[in-house]
Amino acid sequence: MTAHILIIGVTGGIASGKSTVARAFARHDVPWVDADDVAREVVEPGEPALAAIATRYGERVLRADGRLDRRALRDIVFADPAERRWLESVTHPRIRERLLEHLAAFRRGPAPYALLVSPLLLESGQHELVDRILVIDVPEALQVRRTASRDDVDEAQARAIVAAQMPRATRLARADDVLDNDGDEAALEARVADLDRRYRALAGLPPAP
Ligand SMILES: CC(C)(COP(=O)(O)OP(=O)(O)OC[C@H]1O[C@@H](n2cnc3c(N)ncnc32)[C@H](O)[C@@H]1O)[C@@H](O)C(=O)NCCC(=O)NCCS
Ligand SMILES: Nc1ncnc2c1ncn2[C@@H]1O[C@H](COP(=O)(O)OP(=O)(O)OP(=O)(O)O)[C@@H](O)[C@H]1O
Repeated sequence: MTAHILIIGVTGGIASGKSTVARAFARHDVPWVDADDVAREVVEPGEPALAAIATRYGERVLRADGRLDRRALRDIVFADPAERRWLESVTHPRIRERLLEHLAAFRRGPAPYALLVSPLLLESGQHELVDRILVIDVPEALQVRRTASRDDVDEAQARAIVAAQMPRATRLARADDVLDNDGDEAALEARVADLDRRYRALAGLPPAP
């Protein structure tokens, strides 16, 4: 019999703070898998998805060492929704397969709950794999500012990426829980501690000391 474990899907737009939130949960010993990390694995050299991408776009998306030139591919797919959908059709089935493997490993482990962190949890059907949805919410202007200051992305491309994702209000309407991340990191930590207590209670365990 597979043990029951609560799986929390953590989502939010680009630079909303998902990875920062996941690291805060990890300090409460909560295991997590990040779909962005898995998305990188499925385009490693030797993977069929990388071969398909190279066949479609040619040398311009490969670096001299044969690895994917992520920036070149980013410029293509966020300028053209049809190309983005093609890329998703190649990568998402493989990402989902590997996420399922991670969730199975969490079920074999001791934790009362675990996180599946994904920017496209709701857009890509990954929400079917989780029990609850936690949305990390920030105003759009802050999202664009954090994206442009963190990544090698200008403000126009940051806006294009936000536009390729679910509108904020639609995402919020699907949430079971919302973490407002418009404060500082100490505020984020306090909200994560509250949610950790709630999720442990929901998983049927006493709160951690
Ligand atoms: C286009 C790629 C090569 C750009 O790589 P890059 O290193 O610049 O960005 P990175 O992968 O770190 O993604 C940064 C953020 O962009 C946003 N994003 C990525 N892919 C998508 C997409 N298909 N639709 C909307 N937003 C996306 C997410 O918020 C993500 O957190 C890469 O994002 C990719 O392969 N995307 C397709 C796979 C995918 O959908 N990944 C999302 C997780 S399921
Ligand atoms: N509460 C906060 N106060 C200040 N900066 C923050 C806060 N939360 C996140 N940040 C910063 O905002 C940026 C985006 O955060 P993070 O990388 O956690 O977002 P993300 O949702 O995982 O992004 P993506 O999915 O796009 O990779 C980072 O530079 C992070 O340090």
